[in-house]
Amino acid sequence: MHVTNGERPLEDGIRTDFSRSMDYGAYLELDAVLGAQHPRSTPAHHDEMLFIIQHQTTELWLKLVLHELLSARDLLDADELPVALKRLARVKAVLRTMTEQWSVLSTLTPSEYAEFRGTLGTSSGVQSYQYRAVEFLLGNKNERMLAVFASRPDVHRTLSRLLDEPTLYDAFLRLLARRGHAVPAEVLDRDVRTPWVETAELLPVFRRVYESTDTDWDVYAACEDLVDLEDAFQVWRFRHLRTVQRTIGMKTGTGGSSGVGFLRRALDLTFFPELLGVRTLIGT
Ligand code: HEM
Ligand SMILES: N[C@@H](CC(=O)c1ccccc1NC=O)C(=O)O
Repeated sequence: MHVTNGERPLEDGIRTDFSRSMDYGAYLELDAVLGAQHPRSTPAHHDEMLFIIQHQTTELWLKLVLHELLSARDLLDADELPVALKRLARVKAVLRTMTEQWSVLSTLTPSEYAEFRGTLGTSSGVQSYQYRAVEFLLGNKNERMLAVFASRPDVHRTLSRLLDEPTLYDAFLRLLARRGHAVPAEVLDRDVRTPWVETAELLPVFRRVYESTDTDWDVYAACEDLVDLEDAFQVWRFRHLRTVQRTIGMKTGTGGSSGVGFLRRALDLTFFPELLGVRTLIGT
């Protein structure tokens, strides 16, 4: 059928009666999602809507990242490496999208932000429990971060439980051991509640993986996927830092930290240090 008078005719088959069946908004619970943006500035500051939506969309993506990472870890435990890698591929794509999203927030000038920053009170991204869960799952365990959630017992319990569980890297190293790689016993028995500590004894293990790709290709591919993941995460952290720097300069944060200095120190952290360390040894 042709488009006539500039209007696309509705096809006869297009449903219009949803009195007895589910429609788009009902399936997606859009009334709840789209009813959750409430700027607090009075009179409402035009740019506060951007600030809220930027955070909410990031939290939605973090929900998916967590869903995929938990599944990837469990798949590693079940020796389903190819499916686990499929999960990680999706996480990488989401992280890239989250990173590009900073360019939207970069349209917020320091003057605009200063006009409604006061309405944020003591709230801060440091209180993002989904972000903390992702950090824990990737190995940046830090029991002291739980203190921030003392007034949210449900969140505190969930994060404390996650702190007790093995990380994605723990699960990967256990899989390597089951496949006959010489992962040291101290690594397999480590206290998973503590942050990962760089372990030089793992370097020869990874060196073998990187130098004999013909025997264990999927393990080699998994190592590179973990490095990609770490890269993608660091780039997100870096864009956050730069956005904060251009928006509030050296002001202290609403969460009580030094601000830029606190965020910069996160860039020194690495989830999988041996996967970076092994690169120095390749071909030597
Ligand atoms: C104008 C925009 C933003 C500014 C000025 C800003 C500023 C800050 C500052 C100063 C901190 C340090 C903690 C504190 O004392 O408050 C922080 C932490 C954090 N922010 Fe933002 N932020 C912005 C946007 C965002 C967005 C869009 C997200 C996405 C959810 C986010 C997530 C986080 C997270 C997860 C932390 C904790 C980081 C860590 O523990 O290493 N921030 N932010
Ligand atoms: N920490 C920020 C405030 C902030 O960014 C924020 C406040 C409320 C909800 C989310 C936030 N985003 C990230 O920290 C600041 O010091 O301006």
